[in-house]
Amino acid sequence: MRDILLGVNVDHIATLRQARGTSYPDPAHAAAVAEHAGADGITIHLREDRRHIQDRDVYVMAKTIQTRMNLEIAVTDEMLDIACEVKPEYVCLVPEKREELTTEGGLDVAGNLAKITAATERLADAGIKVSLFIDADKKQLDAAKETGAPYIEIHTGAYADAENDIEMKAELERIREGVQYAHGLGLIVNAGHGLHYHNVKAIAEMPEIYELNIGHAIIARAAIDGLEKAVRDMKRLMLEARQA
Ligand SMILES: CC(=O)[C@@H](O)[C@H](O)COP(=O)(O)O
Ligand SMILES: NCC(=O)COP(=O)(O)O
Repeated sequence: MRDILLGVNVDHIATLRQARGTSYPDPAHAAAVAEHAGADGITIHLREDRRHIQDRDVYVMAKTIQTRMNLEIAVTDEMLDIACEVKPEYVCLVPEKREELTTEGGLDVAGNLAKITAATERLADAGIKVSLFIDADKKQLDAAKETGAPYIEIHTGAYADAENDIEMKAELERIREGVQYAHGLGLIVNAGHGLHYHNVKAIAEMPEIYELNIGHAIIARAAIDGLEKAVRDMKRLMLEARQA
């Protein structure tokens, strides 16, 4: 069975920097450390409100990342223009609400099919691999396939935020069914949001999953153990789950 890949999201290195408006810590530096520790890719979310990752970070990391950049953006002309100028290897289209604390639901691809298909085609024409951040919902999975995007990222937030074991097991089953269904459609299936050291294995063991994008939990652990160890520990848990 093939190994599962880890995309490390360094947004919250930038959150620490923005808290004081200093020049440190630099997410570009964190990305280099994460790659040295075994990250297979670096994910950054350039939000419209620039609460953490700044435009400067995107342009700098486009030059410094040695693995590959997965740039998360909302489906707006401003963000699509930046993506087509920077040309990261991957763009993941995500929903955004300015008032949200973090990404809440998945993209409503079914309800915005023409708009998301047009954005997907524009990015693909720029040589970018497109992923759609969606819930494990068959209507959304079918719509994602229809857009022509080769990748999806299943939103694991409801699983991560489950309030009890019954709810967690139900969310896990919903994700498992969605992952299998999407794989059956020929989509390359990633997953992410809210994954941490105690809930990642149940997701990582799903053989159809290509990559997990994990940020907040790794950066939080890095504050205690250091980033290199935080990344290595997460990668080890994922590989143990896949080889079990
Ligand atoms: C799309 C996603 O799940 C992550 O990129 C998440 O958005 C991290 O950024 P925030 O913590 O700012 O939501
Ligand atoms: N798309 C998920 C991601 O990049 C990281 O999300 P999180 O681990 O910070 O919740």
